[in-house]
Formats: sequence, structure tokens, C-alpha cells
Amino acid sequence: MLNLQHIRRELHQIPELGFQEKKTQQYLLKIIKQLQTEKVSIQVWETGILVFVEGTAPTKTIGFRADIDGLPITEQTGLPFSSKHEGKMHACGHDFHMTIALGVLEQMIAEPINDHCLFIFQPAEEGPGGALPLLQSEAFQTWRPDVIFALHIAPELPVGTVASKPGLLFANTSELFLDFTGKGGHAAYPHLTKDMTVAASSFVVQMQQIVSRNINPLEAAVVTIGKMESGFVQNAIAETARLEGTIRTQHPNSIQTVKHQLEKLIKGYEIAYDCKIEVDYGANYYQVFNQPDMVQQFCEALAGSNIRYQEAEAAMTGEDFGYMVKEIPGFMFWLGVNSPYGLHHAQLNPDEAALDIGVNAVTRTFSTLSH
Ligand SMILES: CC(=O)N[C@@H](CCC[C@H](N)C(=O)O)C(=O)O
Repeated sequence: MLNLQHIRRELHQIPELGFQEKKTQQYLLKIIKQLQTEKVSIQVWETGILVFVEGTAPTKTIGFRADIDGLPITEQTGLPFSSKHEGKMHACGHDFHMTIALGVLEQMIAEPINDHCLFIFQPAEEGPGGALPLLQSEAFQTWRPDVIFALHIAPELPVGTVASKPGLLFANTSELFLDFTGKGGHAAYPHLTKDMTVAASSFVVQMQQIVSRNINPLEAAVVTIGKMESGFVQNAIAETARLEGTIRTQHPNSIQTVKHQLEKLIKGYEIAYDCKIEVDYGANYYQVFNQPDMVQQFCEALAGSNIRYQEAEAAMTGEDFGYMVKEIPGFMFWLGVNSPYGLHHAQLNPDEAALDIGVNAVTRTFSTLSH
């Protein structure tokens, strides 16, 4: 029987960024091949893996997706099994998602259900997005599921609790990268320069009015700058600056409204600060919209278990799984892992007791969705 805690800790130590998950892929393949029987087929796609388990009397294929990439965050948990990859961390729980998928795979092989099962180990959820190219790949078409589901850890929920809701669960997102170019010079002669630290700082503050003045307050939207870089020494004026952030909206059309306003602001800043500003929207994800009847079936799957279901609120987090449920009926749920530090925090430390809960919830869901 797989030791899930051990697997999670091994995966936790080797986080890799989107489409670089080579070690992770090798590790997963090693475990999957230990479980493989004549009823199990494997395909590799980029740095991801698809595992197909034949059903006993199939009428459809049920897909479960686990994302496998880490984040460019330096871990500060102090745990003995901390990341061995400098500057990278599983700070969004994908080590949990993979481990739970392996635990369920083991169960589905031991006790196959009527329908076929497809386990999708998907790269690059944090960016640039693996779900869309995977959906369009030949590998996926071979075993394209008829229904699909996924989970995400929830640090704020206690272990033993899961949460979901019919309809909108995760937001529409767009990454945002802004490059400012002005004119550098001596710190004592600002009048001879075009200072990009000042331009970019002012831009960060000004752009916060885009949402408050252009988006219907009843439709949530967020613009966040998570990283700001400019200059190289204390007594020189910065010639360039870079802002990196993200746009989140509850309504698909609001993303365009925010981008349109942002571009008007850029034109104004180029004139006011006599500079050039280039914008790049990076990866864009479609909202996760849960199929109501599948959420209902999820609740039914948990009946008689020790897992507590609660209604979730829509969140402004993004998920490229949204592209999958746009095309394939499906849903996503939150799994409580009880950590005082949240997602994308360098001290995120999910409770490993949630691994078994996750396996139980997903296994039950497979059985309920099967005819
Ligand atoms: C669940 C979660 O935290 N997902 C990420 C997805 C990131 C998408 C992209 N890099 C962006 O920032 O728009 C999130 O940050 O919500």
C-alpha cells in the first residue's frame, strides 16, 4: 500500500515551475508503474501524465485532474522536508493534489468501478497554463473524459471539511506585466531624467481606481501588483521599472473592461512621464463554473462518511481547470487542510491528515458518478 505521507513529503521537496516538471514527472511515473496492471495505460504529455484505468462495465470515462507545478517562492516553513529547489515551493498544495490522485489511483486499480477512470497529472497551472493545450492535445482526445472533477486545498477550512457550490467558484484571470522605460541618471539631477520608480509607483496607486470607478460594485474584480522592480543602486535614478500582477473578475466581460481602462491609463502615463510602457497579459484563465447537478452528486457521495460538506463562496482565485469545465461537465471542490498561513504563503503548512480525507472524498465521488 502506498505511504501517502512519504510520497507527499518527497514531492514537496522537488517543486518545479510550469512545464519544467521533469523530476516530478519521473517521480510520479515511478509510483504509477509500481501500480500498473494490464488494465492501466499511461501516456506522457509534455511534463504531464495521463493514466487510464479500464472500468468493469463502462459507459463513460470519469476524469480527475491534479495539477503538478510549484511556485517561485522561497519556502520558510523550516520543515525537515522543505523544498530542495532554491526559490521554489509547493505553496499552493499541488504536492497534496498529486498525492491524493495517486492514493485514489491505487484504490481504483484495487477495486475498479464500472466506468473508465482517467487521472490527469497536469503541468503549469500557476502559469503559463497547461489545461488548455492539454485539452487540445492528441493524447487527451484518446481518452477524453465525459465528466471531470478536481480539488484544491483550502488552508482556512478544518481537516475533515470540504466545500463547493453550484455555478461560479473561481474567477476569470489575466496575468499582467508592465515594462516602463524612461531615462536614468544621477540621483541629484532628477530634472535631467525620466524617473521610472516614480512613474511605476504612481501607476500602481492610480490603477487601483480602475475597478472602483469602472466595474459594477456588485460584480467583483481585483487588480493586484505582486512584484515591482526598478533601479540598481541607491543614488541613481531608475531608467526602467517592471510591474508584475494579475487581474481577476467574476464576470468574463469585466476582464476586457479592466484591460481597456488600463491601456488608457498607460497612454496618459506615457505622456505625463515622457516614457514608454509595454503591456503583456501573459496567461489568461477562464472561470471555473461548477455544473450544479454534479455538485449535488458530490454531496450524495459524501453521505454516510465522516466528511462534512459546506457551501463555499465564489473566490477570486484562478484555475485553468476552468477551460476543462467549459468543455466537459464537471466541478471543483475545496479540501480543508487547516493551515494558519494561506495559499501562496512561504509558510503554508497543510495538515497531512487531510490526505486520507481527500482520497476518501475523491474515491466516493468516482463511485457515485459511475453508473
Ligand atoms: C488556485 C490558485 O491560487 N491559482 C492561481 C492561478 C494563477 C494564474 C495566473 N498566474 C495569474 O496570476 O493570473 C492564482 O493565483 O489564483
